[in-house]
Amino acid sequence: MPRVVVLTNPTSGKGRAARVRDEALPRFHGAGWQTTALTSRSADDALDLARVAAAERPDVLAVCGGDGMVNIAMQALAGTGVPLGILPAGTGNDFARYFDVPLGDPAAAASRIVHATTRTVDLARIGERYFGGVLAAGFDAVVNERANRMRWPRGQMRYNLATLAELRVFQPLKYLLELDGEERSVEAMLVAVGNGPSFGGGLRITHGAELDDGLLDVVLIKPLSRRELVRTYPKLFDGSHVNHPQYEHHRVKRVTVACAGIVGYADGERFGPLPLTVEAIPGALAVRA
Ligand SMILES: Nc1ncnc2c1ncn2[C@@H]1O[C@H](COP(=O)(O)OP(=O)(O)OP(=O)(O)O)[C@@H](O)[C@H]1O
Repeated sequence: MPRVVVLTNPTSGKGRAARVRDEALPRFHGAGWQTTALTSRSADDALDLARVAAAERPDVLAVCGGDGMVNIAMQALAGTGVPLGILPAGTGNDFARYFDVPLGDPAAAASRIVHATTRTVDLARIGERYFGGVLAAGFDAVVNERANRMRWPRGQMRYNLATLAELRVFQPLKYLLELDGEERSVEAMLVAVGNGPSFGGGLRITHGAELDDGLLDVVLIKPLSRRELVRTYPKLFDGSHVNHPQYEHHRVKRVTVACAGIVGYADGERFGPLPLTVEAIPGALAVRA
C-alpha cells in the first residue's frame, strides 16, 4: 500500500492550510493510500518533522503550505530520492505552479500526487541551504525587507504597498557578479538567480529557466526610470520583459552576487546579506506532481 506523509504548516495562507489538508486526505484514502498527517509548530519543528519523515522513506512527503514550507521540505529531501508532493496552501505557490499543480482545489492536487510519475529536478544551493525557485537580490529583495518590517496589512496587499513605497525612493544598485568565474561589475535595478522561472506568485522574472538543465538563469534588469519600471512590471506576468533593452540574461553553473546593503531572499525566505554564491545542484530533488 503506498504511503504519504502530509506535513502541514497551520500558518500558511493565513490559516488556510488545515482546510486544504482536510480536503486532500480523503483522496489519498479513496485511492487506497496509507496516510500520516503531521502539523508543525514552527519552522524548525517543520524541518525536524520533514527529516524524520524522510528517513522512514514514504512514497511521498507532501507539504501542505506555501513556498516557504516547500523550501523547508527541500532541505530534508535533497539527495534522498524521497519525492516531494505539494498541496498548495500559500499565497504565492510558485513551486506548485512550476508543475501546474491545481491551485485552490486540494482534492485535485491530491489526485495529482496519486497519479503522477516522479520527476527529478535540479535545486540551487547557497552554502548548505537549498532553494528551488528564485533568489531575489535587488529591488524585489528590498521590497521584501520593507514588507517584513510592516505590521499591516497582511498577505499580498502588504507587498503591493511596500512595492509602491519603494518605487518612490529606489536607486539603481552597484553589483559585482562572478558568472562561472568571470567577473562583471554592473549597475542594475535587480539581479535574480533562477532555478525555476517565477517568484512572488507567477512573476516570471527568470522566464525560460528549466528545472532540469543543470544550470541557473541569471537575470539583470539594468537601470530604468521610475516610470519605465512601473510600465515593465506587468510584463513579468507573461515573461515579455525579456524583450526589454535593459534586460540581460546569463546561464551558469555558479554565480556570486555582491552588492552592499542588500539581503537576498529565495523561495520567499530570507537567506542573508550579499555576497551570496549560488550553485546549481543537478537532479537533487525528486518531485511527484
Ligand atoms: N507552524 C509552522 N510550521 C512551519 N512554518 C511556519 C510555522 N509557523 C510559521 N512558519 C513560517 O512560515 C513561513 C511561510 O510558510 P508558507 O510558505 O508555508 O506559507 P505562506 O507564507 O502563506 O505562503 P507563500 O510562501 O507561498 O507566500 C515558513 O517559511 C516558516 O518560516
